[in-house]
Amino acid sequence: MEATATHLPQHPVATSVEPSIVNSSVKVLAESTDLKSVPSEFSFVNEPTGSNSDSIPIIDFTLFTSGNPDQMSKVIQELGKACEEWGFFVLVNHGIPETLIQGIIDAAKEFFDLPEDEKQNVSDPIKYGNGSVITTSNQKIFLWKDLLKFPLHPEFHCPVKPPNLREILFEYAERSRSIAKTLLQGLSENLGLEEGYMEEALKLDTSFQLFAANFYPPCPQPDQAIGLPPHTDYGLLTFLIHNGVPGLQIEYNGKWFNTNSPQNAILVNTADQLEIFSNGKYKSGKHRALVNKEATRISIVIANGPAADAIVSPASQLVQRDGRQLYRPMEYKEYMETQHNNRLNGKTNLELLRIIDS
Ligand SMILES: O=C(O)CCC(=O)C(=O)O
Ligand SMILES: [Fe+2]
Repeated sequence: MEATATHLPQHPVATSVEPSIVNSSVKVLAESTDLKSVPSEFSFVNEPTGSNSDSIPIIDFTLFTSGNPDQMSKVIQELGKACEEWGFFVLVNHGIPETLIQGIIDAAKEFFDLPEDEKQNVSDPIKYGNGSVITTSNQKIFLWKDLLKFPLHPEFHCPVKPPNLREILFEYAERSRSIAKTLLQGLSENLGLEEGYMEEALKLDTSFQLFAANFYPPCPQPDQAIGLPPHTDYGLLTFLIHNGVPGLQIEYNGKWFNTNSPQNAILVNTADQLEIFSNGKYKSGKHRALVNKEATRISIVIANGPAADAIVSPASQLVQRDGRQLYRPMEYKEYMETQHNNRLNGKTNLELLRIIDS
């Protein structure tokens, strides 16, 4: 038996995506009626229990647009606190129609239901396949999911099938960027930064936005495989919607919590570039995705980042105020590219960039 402690945090969008192993998607593997146990390539022993909490922050997006200064300053404070303490919040009343959210989830399901050869046919930079992670003992573990991912901004990409995906995804991507922009403006104010500083430093006009759809089929032994091991995301704010099947857990004070979100909410987590930019004030929320025996889970992730060529460092004003700089700068593109390799050194990029007092 392997200890879960040997497995390192890993970002899904940094997860290598490769053509299927044994000529099979996890979906096809899971559909085989004689599958009673998890094949050894997927073996990831884990303790899937999590607690429920009433205190997971909920942010009402209408308060940003109410025009009422008191409500606005209250919600900005709540948002800042959520990012400082949990690195995670549930965004409600965000204005994206439920039909659009449901449409994206249905279209993603349609994609995963296509014949294997059609899915394999997507062309770069669209990637489809199995996700894998590498352990500190340099062992490759396959994740219990199929994965589709591609960039949405500054260049929009989309698979040809299903044909309705392009239009709804374009709209969802735009609306997500606009919501992310409002939230980031709120956080910039909460940090006490000059207006416009964050937009310019992170080059938000050409922000890099990435789409990932995760398809987690039922698993015969949910404690012997993992959808996604504990990790933090790269980027600024990750948005997640799902098909209603539970599986996402967040870590808070060293404990795992289930995320039970109201229908149509967006689950948002603070990601690495925001922790760096805020000089450690906001915490990149650690989370994991579990699998279950009964139902397929689909999650749709939008990673809202800085521009790929932005060199992300702690905001100078914060460094001056705090009297110390907690992270070294790194170009966002390099951060994304090296996230995967660095795991072999036993550290995440965020840890490698952290400046430790000597
Ligand atoms: O599917 C989930 O709930 C988690 C996905 C995730 O963490 C990610 O894609 O970064
Ligand atoms: Fe994630």
